[in-house]
Amino acid sequence: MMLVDEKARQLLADAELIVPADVLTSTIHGMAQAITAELSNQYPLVLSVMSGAIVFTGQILPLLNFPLDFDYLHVTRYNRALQGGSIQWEALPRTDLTGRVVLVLDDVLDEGLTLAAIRQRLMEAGAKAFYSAVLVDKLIDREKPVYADFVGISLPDRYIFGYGMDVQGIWRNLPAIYAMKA
Ligand SMILES: O=P(O)(O)OC[C@H]1O[C@H](OP(=O)(O)OP(=O)(O)O)[C@H](O)[C@@H]1O
Ligand code: HPA
Repeated sequence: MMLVDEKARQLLADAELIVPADVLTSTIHGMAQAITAELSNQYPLVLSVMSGAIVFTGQILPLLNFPLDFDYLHVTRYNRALQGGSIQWEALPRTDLTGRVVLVLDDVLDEGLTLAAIRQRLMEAGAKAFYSAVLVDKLIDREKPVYADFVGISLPDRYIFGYGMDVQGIWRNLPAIYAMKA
């Protein structure tokens, strides 16, 4: 345990702060306004993608002041790795999706494979319309299979962590976004 603790502190000490907490707060306020303008009369089902979206979800939900339902789904393809693997479904929403307008909240849109798989699964389950909001869109040099309707910040293609995102399973609890030293 001591080794993990020391390694975690060293990872953070070696990282670069790239999005401070106050910038994240104002970014999320802007996203909430855009989402409200588009979806406030659609009684959407808001779905949080566990685990990375937990902080983003907790911050944006109280800013969406209109009727909505909330549930979550859990999918992962990175586990503790820095590179994505195949998609693993851990939990589907329990709410009936038939005829619903869904808004999926995720922390980061990287290669887009996760969000594409989520969209396909939710549309197959009967959703009427699919919207997505991602706090971070990574600027990668390839086309993505899906783009988000609401994007907070675009960031360069570096491994990031904090604000819900992990590095080797740790540091989801940081109040800002850090990048591993290049
Ligand atoms: O666009 P992609 O390249 O598919 O990557 C994006 C996905 O990766 C992360 O999840 P991860 O698999 O790390 O699971 P976690 O949220 O539990 O950390 C993140 O939360 C997104 O869901
Ligand atoms: O840069 C990242 N950080 C954490 N989780 C991720 N999932 C996809 N990309 C990332």
